[in-house]
Formats: sequence, C-alpha cells, structure tokens
Amino acid sequence: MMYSWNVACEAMRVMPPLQGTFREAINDFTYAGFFVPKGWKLYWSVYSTHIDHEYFLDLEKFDPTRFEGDGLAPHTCVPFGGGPWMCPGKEYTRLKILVFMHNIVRVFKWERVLPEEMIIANPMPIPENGLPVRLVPHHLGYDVLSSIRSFRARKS
Ligand code: HEM
Repeated sequence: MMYSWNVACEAMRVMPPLQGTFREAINDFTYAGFFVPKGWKLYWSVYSTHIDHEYFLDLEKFDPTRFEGDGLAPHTCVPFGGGPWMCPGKEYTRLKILVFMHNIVRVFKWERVLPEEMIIANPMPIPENGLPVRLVPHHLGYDVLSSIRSFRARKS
C-alpha cells in the first residue's frame, strides 16, 4: 500500500490534477526582488513547485522511490496544497485511489484502446478521449477474484 501511494504521489507530482490556486497577501513583502503589496492576489503553482531543480533530482523521471525513506522536504510536493487551506479531501482521495488501485489495477491488465491519446488541459489535465481501456484479467486477477468469491461463499 505504501508503494502504491508513492506511485500515486509521483503521478500527481508529474501531472498535478490541480495546477495551482490563489492567495491574498496579508502584508507587504518582497520575494526574489519583487515587492508584493498587502492585498494583492497571488497565484501559487503546484506544477512549478514540482519541477524545482533544487529539490528534485532527475525530475523528468517517473520515480516513486523518491518518496521512500525520509521522503521529500516539506512543501516540495504539494498536489493537495499545504498549510491551513490544504485540501480537506486529501485522505478521502487517498482511500479512493488505493482502493481503486488494489481492486482494478492489481486484478486487471490494462490495454489502452488509443495508445497515442493525448492529455489535454480543460482546465484539469484529462485524457482527450476519456481514456478508453480494455481490461484483461491476468492470472493473479483470477486468483484474487476466486479467493474473494470463496471468502464470500464461506461467510454466507
Ligand atoms: C486528486 C484529488 C484532489 C486533488 C489533487 C485536490 C487538490 C486540491 C488543492 C491543491 C486544493 C487547494 C489547497 C490550497 O489552497 O492550499 C484543494 C482544495 C480543496 N479541495 Fe481538493 N483535491 C482533490 C480532491 C478533493 C476531494 C475528493 C474533495 C472533497 C470530497 C476536495 C475538496 C476540496 C475543498 C473543499 C477545497 C477548498 C479548501 C479551502 O479553501 O478551504 N478535494 N484541493
């Protein structure tokens, strides 16, 4: 489960579902030589945060192991935002993604019907044609399904 979540986090690092959101400056401040007056609206970008060379080695590489061990520095991978306004749906989403991966990805081999399908921004990144797939149970899938069925049969 830990590795599955690392895979999900790496997918959201490379292609954040939400590209960013807004804040309001509560005080005057200067950042990187730019003066920002109190009250200005600021856009913070999830995607730019995820491709910061200072924190991500080999950032073009899809590498779930970067989340292992001590993981990443705080607030460097922020698909759900951070701080007091962080996404309240994060834990629900984690559960949904892990249940989905466990039941669908582990049991079936996925074949893309349109291997060249593009990802478009609308404004969220989504597969252009809705990602049609062919699900093929692999032999592990049959084992898992039959053990679920026999478990249910024993319970009833
Ligand atoms: C992959 C799924 C999701 C991603 C990547 C995501 C990402 C985000 C991000 C980046 C923010 C802005 C955080 C900030 O301003 O610092 C946010 C806010 C929010 N999200 Fe999510 N979210 C996801 C799923 C959900 C779900 C499933 C729910 C509800 C069941 C939800 C409810 C909210 C709400 C209500 C806010 C506004 C929070 C506030 O401004 O106080 N999100 N989300």
